[in-house]
Amino acid sequence: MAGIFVLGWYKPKASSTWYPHYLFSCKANNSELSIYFRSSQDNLKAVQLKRILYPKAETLKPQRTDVLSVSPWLAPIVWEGNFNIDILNEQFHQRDVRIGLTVFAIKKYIRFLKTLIETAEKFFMVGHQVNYYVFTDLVRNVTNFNITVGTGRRLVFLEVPSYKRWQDVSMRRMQMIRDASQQRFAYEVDYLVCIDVDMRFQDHVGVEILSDVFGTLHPAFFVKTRHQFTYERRPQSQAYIPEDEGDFYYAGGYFGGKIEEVYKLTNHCHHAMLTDKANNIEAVWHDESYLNNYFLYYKKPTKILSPEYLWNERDGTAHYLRKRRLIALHKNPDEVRN
Ligand SMILES: CC(=O)N[C@H]1[C@@H](OP(=O)(O)OP(=O)(O)OC[C@H]2O[C@@H](n3ccc(=O)[nH]c3=O)[C@H](O)[C@@H]2O)O[C@H](CO)[C@H](O)[C@@H]1O
Ligand SMILES: [Mn+2]
Repeated sequence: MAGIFVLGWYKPKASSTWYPHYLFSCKANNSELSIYFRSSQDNLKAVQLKRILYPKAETLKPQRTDVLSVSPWLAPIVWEGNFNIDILNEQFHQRDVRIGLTVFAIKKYIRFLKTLIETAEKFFMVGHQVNYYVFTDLVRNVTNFNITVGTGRRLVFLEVPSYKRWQDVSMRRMQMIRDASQQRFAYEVDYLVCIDVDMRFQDHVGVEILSDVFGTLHPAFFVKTRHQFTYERRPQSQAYIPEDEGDFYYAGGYFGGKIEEVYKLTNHCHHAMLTDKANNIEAVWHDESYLNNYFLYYKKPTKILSPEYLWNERDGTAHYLRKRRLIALHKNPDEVRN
């Protein structure tokens, strides 16, 4: 049975009205699960935006003519020039939106954590409520780190098990994000942004990325053909995509959305991996392959982040990139994974 029940009431900071907390019950993995989600207050009451002055959009003069700005299913592709951050900030502030950023710092990857958080403090969701969720096997080590975060921002360490193979560490993120979404994130934040830890922010990343469910164009594949995409090509795998299908090649290290959507995504990918494991097969690019299958066949992203949001340290720049916001650091994989 599935249903929605009013469970309690809450009052947003900027409001004198109380809104219901709904209890959603949904089926996952053939067992009944109940998850709490904060209802969206603007579904219940019209809220006037403050006066903002900005140049009018010109119907016949698109801001960007050099890049694709919308997918065939009408999901925006986020590029600098296509959005006005003041309008978006006002909309998200009205909703008092809370954002969670998840990263995993397991074993040697702990070395990447400080830079990631310190640069996020400068560029990630500045002016909004942010919880950093750091999943780590070494809680005692990281709590010694001298990282301070600004007002309205919290650093939360979650102790999780480690796995021997780096592929399992990477893939099990799906299971751990799923579990924490149900147990914790649904109560504490409205949106999740899930990224790799071996990264550095170096320019604005704000609420323009938020949507029901979003994915990111992989920096190595956004100009490639379907044939060149490194999707899983073995039909035996749950991640299989044949050569004549595929929209984009999405990066495993940058996705997110509303908690319930991230729950569905991570739950699906985790089960697909378990099925493959039982059949002695592992998708070629691990969690990234299952994510690509999910975005193609189960839920196409409602927003897509351009490679501005994920660029490789060694790739220089390109004329269509007006900003390089998040950089995947160059690393010696053999050294850091062993
Ligand atoms: C930027 C991007 O799209 N990266 C994806 C890419 O490779 P990457 O080479 O970027 O994968 P990676 O080595 O960064 O591992 C993924 C993440 O798992 C965590 N980790 C991994 C090993 C470990 O010992 N400790 C630890 O904490 C850590 O958060 C790391 O960032 O492909 C992987 C699957 O093959 C994942 O889909 C990554 O998300
Ligand atoms: Mn990485």
